[in-house]
Amino acid sequence: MNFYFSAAQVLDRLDAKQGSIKGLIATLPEKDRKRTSALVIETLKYKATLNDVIQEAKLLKEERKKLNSANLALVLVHDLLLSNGGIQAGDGPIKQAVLRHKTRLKAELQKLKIKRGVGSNTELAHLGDARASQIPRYVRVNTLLWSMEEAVDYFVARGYMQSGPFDEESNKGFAKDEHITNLLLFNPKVSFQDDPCYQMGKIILQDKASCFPAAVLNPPATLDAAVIDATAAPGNKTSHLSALMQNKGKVVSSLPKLPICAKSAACIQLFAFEKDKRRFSTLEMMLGKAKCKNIKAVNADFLATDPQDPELSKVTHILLDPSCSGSGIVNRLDYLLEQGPYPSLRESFHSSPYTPPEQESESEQEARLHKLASFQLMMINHAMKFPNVKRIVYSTCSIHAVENEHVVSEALKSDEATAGNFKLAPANQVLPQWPRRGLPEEMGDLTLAKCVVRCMPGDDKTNGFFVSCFIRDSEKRLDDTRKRKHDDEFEPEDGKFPDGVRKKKRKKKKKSSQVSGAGSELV
Ligand SMILES: C[S@@+](CC[C@H](N)C(=O)[O-])C[C@H]1O[C@@H](n2cnc3c(N)ncnc32)[C@H](O)[C@@H]1O
Repeated sequence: MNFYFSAAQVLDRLDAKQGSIKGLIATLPEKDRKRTSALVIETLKYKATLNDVIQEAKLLKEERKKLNSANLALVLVHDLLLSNGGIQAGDGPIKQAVLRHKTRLKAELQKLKIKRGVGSNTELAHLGDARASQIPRYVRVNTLLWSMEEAVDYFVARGYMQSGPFDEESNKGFAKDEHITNLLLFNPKVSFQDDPCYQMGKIILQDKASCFPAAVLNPPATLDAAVIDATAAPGNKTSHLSALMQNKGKVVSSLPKLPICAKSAACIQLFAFEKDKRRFSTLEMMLGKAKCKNIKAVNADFLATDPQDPELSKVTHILLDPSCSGSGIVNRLDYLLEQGPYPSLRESFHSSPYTPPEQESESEQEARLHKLASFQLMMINHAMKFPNVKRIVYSTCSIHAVENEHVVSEALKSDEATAGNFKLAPANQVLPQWPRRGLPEEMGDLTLAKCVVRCMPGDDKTNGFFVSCFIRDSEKRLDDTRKRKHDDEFEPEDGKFPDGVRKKKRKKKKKSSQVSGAGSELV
């Protein structure tokens, strides 16, 4: 019976949003994990059906004294009706309580099948989002460990053929992706969990859309580039950035304000920030597995970083993939069972506290999305304060305009964008070959909407995603510098300044005298 109690407890904790299936199963003794996770997943697949059957049979109502947990009833009735061996437990009072209703439960299941017009139990299963079956199994080749050519040879030697992921004949077809280099597509049914190259970190299971941000940021593999991944865990985009930078690092002398980094005069070119302690451990594990050597992972809040910090102020590229609603993620339920060194796709976005409750009213959803949007805007504005940053990529796995086009429009209007002369990178710098762009009606401007990228779950053979890229407007910057220089040099012949200039000159003088006056105190 203990096994059923464990499975019911996992379901209770899932309902309470206390973690992912994988995470919760990992807390059980190792010997129970496989069996419990199989029962949990199977029960989830049939949850809607089992709930209907239990309710119609009035099981919980009539056995409330013996059976007071809905999830315990679910797992027991699952095994009673849908598993070949029936309930695998000794004849205790709880099992007896369920068995008393066996005939009624079976009859209700039969009625439900007739009602739904299905002949077998398996047809009652809910297999997750149907759009997920349109999404190939994407495999990013980790070029820090081998080349694309070597990877292709490896898969060919294992019986795969370059005939496309949806090869009708077999599940053995694969192809190179047309938009992202070093990305391969396989049939969605193929699993690489047990493949040695997956175990060794030579391949990374990463959705195509999630490869877009690093590809758009595209930091050069030169020592004058320094990058921040502001919201890094579990680290798929971080290891992608590291691969694009060819693991290049530069020696930094000290990082005074970052306690972890200060200890070592390390080779750092990529700073990976992650606020959450548990996710930070996953990040470290992921980066170790992928053999990324040019990264310093820091368990800290990106918003608490000082853009003027001597080391961080040199940063030229920032990737921002902050917590979002995750509304673009579509999954087949059986993905939930996958175990392995890497976290699942769903874990790529920070679930708590942003996962919607099962029943959420429209106004509750609106409030939740707006809260997320203000946080996302704050992150962009903070990134814009880094004095040498040239390129900031902002992405979400959300399909909501509130978190995408609206956040970008607000960011463009912000004081930080004005002060730093930020604008959106033109469409030809942001995956120009990708046809689906931002929503003009949400962006309020067709040209701006073309500068950002959207992915529709299923339709685009990816999960739902959004990518934008801010760059400095160098023309405007140059104009401003010229104007400042001109103002400074301008000496009117008659000694009179035109209005705007005179004010500026006087203000400037006053400011400098204030500074020099305060100088001794400051030193
Ligand atoms: C969408 S996930 C990032 C996924 C990651 N880019 C990847 O592809 O593997 C967002 C992450 O940002 C972290 N986060 C949220 N706010 C943060 C902050 N202010 N500073 C640093 N990390 C933060 C969350 O804990 C979460 O792990």
